[in-house]
Amino acid sequence: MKFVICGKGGSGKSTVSALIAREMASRGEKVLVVDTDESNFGLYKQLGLPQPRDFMDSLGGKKGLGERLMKFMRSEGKEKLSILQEFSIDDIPQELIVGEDGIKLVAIGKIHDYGEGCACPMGALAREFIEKLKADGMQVIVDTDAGIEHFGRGVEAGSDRIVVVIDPSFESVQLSEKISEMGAKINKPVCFILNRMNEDAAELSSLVDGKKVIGSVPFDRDVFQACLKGSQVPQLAEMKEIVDRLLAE
Ligand SMILES: Nc1ncnc2c1ncn2[C@@H]1O[C@H](COP(=O)(O)OP(=O)(O)OP(=O)(O)O)[C@@H](O)[C@H]1O
Repeated sequence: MKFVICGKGGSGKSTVSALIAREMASRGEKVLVVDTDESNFGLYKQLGLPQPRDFMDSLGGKKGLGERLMKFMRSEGKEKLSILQEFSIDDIPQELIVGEDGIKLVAIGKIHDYGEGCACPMGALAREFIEKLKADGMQVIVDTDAGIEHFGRGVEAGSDRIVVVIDPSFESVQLSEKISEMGAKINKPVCFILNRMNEDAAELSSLVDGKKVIGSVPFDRDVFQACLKGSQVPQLAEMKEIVDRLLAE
C-alpha cells in the first residue's frame, strides 16, 4: 500500500510519518519511507537514519531533470514526460537508499543552495516515483511538503490512500476539507490523524469530518524532545490503533 501523508505546514507530517513507519516495522512490515519534502531536512533524523543522497542525482540532478521538464513543456503536449519506467525497490541503486530491512528511506531531492531555482523538477519526479514504484507487499509512506502544492503536481495519483495530519488550528481544519474534496475528485480515500492532541481532541474531532478520523496522536514530551534534538522518535502506544486501521481499511 502507498500512503501519502499531507497537511498544513508544521502540523507534524514528518513526525507522524516516522511514528507510523516505526509501528509498522515493529510488526514485521517492510516499510519504505519516501521523503518528497524538498525543504525539510528532519525526517531522516526522526527515523534514526543517516541522511540519504538525493534520488534526483541519479537522473542528472536538478539541472538534467529541469532540462527534460522544459523540453516536455515546450512540446505543448506532443511529447510524453516519462522520467522513470515501472520499478521495484531492488532497482533503486543501493547508494540512494538508507536503512536496514525494517525501515528504508529515499529522499527525492532537497533544495541545497541559495538561488538554485524552483522545486518543479522534484515535484515531477516525486509524482513519477510514487506512480511507477511497485509496492510488492511493502508499506510505502510518502512524506510531502506543506499545503496542497503536491496535489497540483499530481503526487497523489499513484497512491492508495491520502492521510491528512491535522493539528489543533483553524488552517488545518480548513485544509482537511480542501484535501477531502481533492481526494474525492481523484477517487482516493482520505483519512485524518489528529496530532499534538491533549484534552481538546474531542473538540477538534467535532470540527472536521469525524468519519474520516482514524485516531489521535497526543502531544508527547519524548516525541517533542526527539524532534528537538534530532534523534529517533520513540514508539507510541497510540500508533497501534492508527496503524491497525491504516492496514485494515
Ligand atoms: N505528537 C507530537 N508530540 C510532540 N511534539 C510534536 C508532535 N508532533 C509534532 N511535534 C512537534 O512539531 C514539530 C513539527 O513537526 P514536523 O516537522 O513533523 O511537522 P511537518 O508538518 O512535517 O513540518 P513541515 O511542514 O515543515 O514539513 C516537531 O519538530 C515537534 O517539535
